[in-house]
Amino acid sequence: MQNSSYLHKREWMLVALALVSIVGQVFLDLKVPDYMQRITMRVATPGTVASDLTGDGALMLSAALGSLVLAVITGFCTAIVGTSLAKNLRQKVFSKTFELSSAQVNNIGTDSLITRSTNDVMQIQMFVVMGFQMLIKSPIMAIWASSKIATQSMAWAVPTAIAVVATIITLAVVIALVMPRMVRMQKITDGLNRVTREHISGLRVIRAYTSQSFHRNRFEEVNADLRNTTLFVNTGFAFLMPMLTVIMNALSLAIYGVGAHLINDAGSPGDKVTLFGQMVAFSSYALQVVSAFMMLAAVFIFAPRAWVSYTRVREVLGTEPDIADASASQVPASSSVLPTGSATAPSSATQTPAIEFDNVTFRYPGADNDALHGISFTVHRGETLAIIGSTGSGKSSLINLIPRFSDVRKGSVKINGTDVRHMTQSELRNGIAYVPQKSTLFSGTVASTIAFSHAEHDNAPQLVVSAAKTAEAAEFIERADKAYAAPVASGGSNFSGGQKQRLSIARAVAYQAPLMIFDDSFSALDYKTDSLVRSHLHDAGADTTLVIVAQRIGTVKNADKILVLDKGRAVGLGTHRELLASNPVYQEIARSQLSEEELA
Ligand SMILES: Nc1ncnc2c1ncn2[C@@H]1O[C@H](COP(=O)(O)OP(=O)(O)OP(=O)(O)O)[C@@H](O)[C@H]1O
Repeated sequence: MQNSSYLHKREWMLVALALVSIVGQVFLDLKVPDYMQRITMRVATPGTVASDLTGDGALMLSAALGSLVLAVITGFCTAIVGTSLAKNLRQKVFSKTFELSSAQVNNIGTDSLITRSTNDVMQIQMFVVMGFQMLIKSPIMAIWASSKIATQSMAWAVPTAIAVVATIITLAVVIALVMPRMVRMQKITDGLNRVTREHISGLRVIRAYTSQSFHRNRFEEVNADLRNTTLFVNTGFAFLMPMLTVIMNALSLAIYGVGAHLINDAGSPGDKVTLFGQMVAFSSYALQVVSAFMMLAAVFIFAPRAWVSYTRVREVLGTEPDIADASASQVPASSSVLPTGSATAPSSATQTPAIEFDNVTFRYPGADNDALHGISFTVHRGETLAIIGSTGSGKSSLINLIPRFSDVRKGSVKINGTDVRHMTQSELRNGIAYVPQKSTLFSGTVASTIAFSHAEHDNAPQLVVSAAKTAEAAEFIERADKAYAAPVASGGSNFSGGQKQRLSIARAVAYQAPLMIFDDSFSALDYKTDSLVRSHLHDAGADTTLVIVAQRIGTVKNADKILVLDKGRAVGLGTHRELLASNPVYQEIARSQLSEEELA
């Protein structure tokens, strides 16, 4: 992962400007005690008049004002850098989720991905905006002020060193106690998001089962856990500041105590004045050193959580996608998902199959057993393959291998003769219209839902309308007041299950791909609509290859080939008549759905 890519050139320039202005601030802050020492010595020298102090007084004021201006410039720079960094990180996490496979997304967790791109990024932003300046400033200040101290009396340096060590130990103890809880805090936030999301999306079921109190308790558990952990962390920090104030005040006391002894022991009044001036300057330097460590303490309020958040974001960005495009050397020059046939296409026996499964075995990541075992079949261009089988027999797993949502464990899946692993994912998926089992619709209008990723379709409403007609959706769309401009709520929640399926089918039709895959996408349609949609699909493109997963015999019986799956194995392949005559699994499914007459 390249950290540098999180910031653009402009932001790096602002970082550089912030660094320069921080160094300038420290320089000016440390100039103030010098002037203070000179003014003190002049005041303590007999015969000094007010006008003798004007020069140093003006310089001291200018240094303080200069430091203020530089602080404002630094704050401005860090604000821009922090917010831009947050924007870039959110963008990168969002883009990364497109690259990850479903298994990888499930592994990280949808809720965790949301927390990482919102709450975690916010923690990083807060650190950069508020903590970065202090993180850089405090060590420079501590080292610079210490070097000034080193030139003064050792008698004063000793209590300062003790104060610094005490500050470091206090910081280390608090951080050691608090850090593990900070890591937990982000994980609990993930959990809180998950439970909240589950409850809100399942409100209707919770109400129907009157299980509010069970779910309230479940929520309360996570909620209380977050409160307790946050309380522990905040209590740790609540100790930190008073402890550091005590150290700082004890140091002032020690410096003045030592100073009193030194002045007392000094011989001439002139030496006493010099020592007094040095003491004033020294206490100022020493307090700068300790306050540098206090700043560091303030940084530690943000830094550990920001660090935890950064590692969580980095974990996502650093994940290598399971499904990656083949390198150029692996891609045969001829690879293309487009049909290889021509107007004078050879017969299906000699034609390259549109889809070819060759002894395919597949296993889900982390599963103990294969979900698919040695599946082989071919489908030619323009043919319809139906896949039938009981629940959990592997139908979805099988068709998900075609657009490469998962990769085979053994064997190969070929499209027009090319292994899907040898094509780029966009090349492969541009040639496939996929209708998932669960209609996933995005907010927008009916037209934008059907046109989906193809903005150019907005200018070709006839394509949207014709896709809606093919999917038998035109009637209910046009019945609504705004027709194709009618709003679609997030998830299509303002449409019925059957309407959502038809919008989802229309979206696939508008995609105009040579291969269409329907994963049980007709299940919410009545028999008549189911049959009409399939017949329109057939009429729409003689060259289009269709793969239809279904549970109903009525949906599959007209297919050119029907693949029967049972427990992840292909137990039959043929037409409805052939399977009905000889395949026991198909016969059993048919018997459970068809009347005696239909069977005959
Ligand atoms: N993400 C997953 N991780 C692990 N195992 C899975 C996953 N998805 C499915 N399986 C398992 O793989 C097997 C086949 O599931 P699949 O979804 O392909 O069946 P299906 O025939 O499409 O079922 P249905 O008709 O109910 O949709 C099942 O045993 C299921 O438990």
